Amino acid sequence: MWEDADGFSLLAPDGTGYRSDLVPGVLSPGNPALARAVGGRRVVAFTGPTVDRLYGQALRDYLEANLTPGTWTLHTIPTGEKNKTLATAERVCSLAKAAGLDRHGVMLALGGGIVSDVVGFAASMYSRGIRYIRINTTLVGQVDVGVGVKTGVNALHTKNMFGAYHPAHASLSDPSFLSTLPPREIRCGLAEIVKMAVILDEELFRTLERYPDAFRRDGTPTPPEIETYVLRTSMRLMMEELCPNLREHQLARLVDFGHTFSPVIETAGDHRLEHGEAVAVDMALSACLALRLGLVDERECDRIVGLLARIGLPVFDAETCTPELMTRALEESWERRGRRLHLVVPIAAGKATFVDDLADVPRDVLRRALDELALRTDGIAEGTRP
Ligand SMILES: NC(=O)c1ccc[n+]([C@@H]2O[C@H](COP(=O)([O-])OP(=O)(O)OC[C@H]3O[C@@H](n4cnc5c(N)ncnc54)[C@H](O)[C@@H]3O)[C@@H](O)[C@H]2O)c1
Ligand SMILES: O=C(CO)[C@@H](O)[C@H](O)[C@H](O)[C@H](O)COP(=O)(O)O
Ligand SMILES: [Zn+2]
Repeated sequence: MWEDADGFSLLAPDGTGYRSDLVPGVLSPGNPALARAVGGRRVVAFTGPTVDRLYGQALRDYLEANLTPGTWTLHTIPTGEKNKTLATAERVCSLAKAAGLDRHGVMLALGGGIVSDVVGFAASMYSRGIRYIRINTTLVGQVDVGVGVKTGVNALHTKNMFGAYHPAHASLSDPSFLSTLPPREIRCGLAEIVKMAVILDEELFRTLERYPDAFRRDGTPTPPEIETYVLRTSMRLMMEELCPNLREHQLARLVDFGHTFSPVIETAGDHRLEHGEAVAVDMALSACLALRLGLVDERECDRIVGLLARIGLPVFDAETCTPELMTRALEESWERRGRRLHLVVPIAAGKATFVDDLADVPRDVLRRALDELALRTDGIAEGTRP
């Protein structure tokens, strides 16, 4: 894995290689990055309604200025977690077929993780797999989805039940997209960044403690060089961590911090909480469990839960954080991870470990951790939540 001025390149031990680039002004008609990635191929592009309203015309103008007329089309697909389905992926394939997309053609996803996951998955199965390009417009998309190789849709009441490891032909992130992103979506991206900081990088964690309003245009302004540092550091950390285990043959993954309880928090809560918010609740619960299990001390646990709360992320969700549902989440993760738990818990800000077996999280410990978290949340609600 290596970094240059434009972004990051990865070459995995299995020979898979790809780049994730930071491209300011990616939709300016004179910017060559997207046209270069398209390379004269036929393009079928997809976006969601909100991003279409904000950036659809800019993409149309770009494609018109840079591609041969008649070789591209742009379509709007439904977004939101409830539309991250096989039916939407099939709709993407059907629109591509109607537009005459062949094996050499490329699908283009302009949007956040939802559009990227659905279109990437559609591309992985269309004609047994064609190229796709992601243009990542959310913070989650830029620091997480856009640096990895996972695509997928929800099914069988399970997040990402169907999917494929299918690296994008190009992944382009323009930080200026973040200027229109609502604060709630910025916070979701910060949750995934906190995840990387807690498991791997105390300096990044301290930076977030100092600048919890990073990337937000409605809070205390953060110096642009700090935002660049935060964006690039979390992209780099994620890619470094994924590189040796790109197709997840090893199921104990530090980057799964925040992703053991969160799938049930998302689905059982009927997606009232967004992905990043559910990840935040999961990280807080995992930290409290680590405290109960004697793996982290009170001060470090407080730092982690406190940072999430200062960012404005939820750290508890009364409706779904019940002993029954959280036990179910542990069991489902255990089953998904080859009948090992591999729960990621912090040891300190910047360092994490695994709790590998279901039996290592006794029911009464889980119950006490949930009770403690509920109490902490009361304190936060009274005092420090922004
Ligand atoms: N494949 C992976 O490796 C991976 C990694 C992390 C998350 N995910 C998945 O990604 C999804 C979450 O992605 P997300 O957080 O990007 O959510 P999202 O795609 O739903 O986007 C969030 C919201 O922001 C809007 N939006 C997007 N860009 C905008 C912009 N620039 N300005 C204004 N509004 C904008 C969207 O219309 C949407 O309403 C989840 O399904 C999660 O499971 C996948
Ligand atoms: O949300 C993320 C990463 O932030 C997704 O890539 C992904 O679903 C996570 O890695 C999950 O923890 C593992 O999920 P899965 O592959 O079992 O669905
Ligand atoms: Zn995630």
